[in-house]
Amino acid sequence: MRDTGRVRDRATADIELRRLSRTFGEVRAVDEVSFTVSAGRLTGFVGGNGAGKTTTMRMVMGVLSPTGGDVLWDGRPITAADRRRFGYMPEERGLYPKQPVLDQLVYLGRLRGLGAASAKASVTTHLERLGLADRARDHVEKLSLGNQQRVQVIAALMGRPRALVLDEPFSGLDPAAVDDMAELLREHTSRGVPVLFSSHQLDLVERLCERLVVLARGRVVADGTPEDLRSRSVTRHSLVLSGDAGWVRGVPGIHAVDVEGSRALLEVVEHGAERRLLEEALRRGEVHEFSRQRPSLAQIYREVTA
Ligand SMILES: Nc1ncnc2c1ncn2[C@@H]1O[C@H](COP(=O)(O)OP(=O)(O)OP(=O)(O)O)[C@@H](O)[C@H]1O
Repeated sequence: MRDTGRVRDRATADIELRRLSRTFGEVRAVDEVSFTVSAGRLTGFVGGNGAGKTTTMRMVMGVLSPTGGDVLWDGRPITAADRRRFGYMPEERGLYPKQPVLDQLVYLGRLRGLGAASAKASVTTHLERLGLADRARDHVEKLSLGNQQRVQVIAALMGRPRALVLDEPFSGLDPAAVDDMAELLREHTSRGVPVLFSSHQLDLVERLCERLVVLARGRVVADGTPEDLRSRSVTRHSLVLSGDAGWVRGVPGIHAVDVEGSRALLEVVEHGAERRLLEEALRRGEVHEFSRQRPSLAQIYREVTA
């Protein structure tokens, strides 16, 4: 089949990480990390600087060997041949600055097993879809960083990969490019490809991902759908009164996260405390609002990585 950039053939298998570990001297960069990147799912890999995301992805791709644990593909130990069918966007971007975009991508496509005509067709379509058609003949170094990033992403997506492992693919992209990229990735997941991508942009991960793995200090501290993680999180309430809300700080079982004038953001840490709070509020004056807040992913992230 011609690779036109639109993805049609089905490919379904999971990538499984089992107690994957890597130490550098005394540093346990990745410490018994286990999770599954399921077929057809976009899995966001989140964690602060130095949490171990890049090291984990390198081990999945075989660029770095683990000090312990295994990576499975389709239920069996992954091989170099399996990995050759994966699309990988490494942290260290490897484009040649002095080569035209088109030539470089066609070359990379051919290394991935595409014929000359298919490689050119695939590159042309991808360039069009990511708004770079008119830059095909430019040297990579003439492109802005965001556009170089798009080229790098195309390099990972060509050749109908069986799986995608992308280290910070969205960094430096403008909102339109983020949407174009997200649509491309969804085409791959819709044909069953497992996609793992790391990101520091929590709003983006929340918007795009069905599944989220949070790493802190080399360990998985949360793994599930954004809704799963939300349901485990402390519920916050917003309270708006007619008078000053400072008194809420003294209510037993209530943690005042933020109080400003007549408004307060609260956590109920003891069951039933909200009743006490409301009774006291009504005794003191009017209650304009008392509502549950949907926790943001940023809040959940802070809780699980604390
Ligand atoms: N080649 C190496 N030699 C020594 N230490 C390393 C090496 N690679 C990574 N580390 C250490 O392993 C830990 C995890 O680093 P890693 O790059 O995997 O984190 P990360 O989550 O990708 O961070 P970032 O978001 O900043 O890219 C860090 O403490 C880092 O200094």
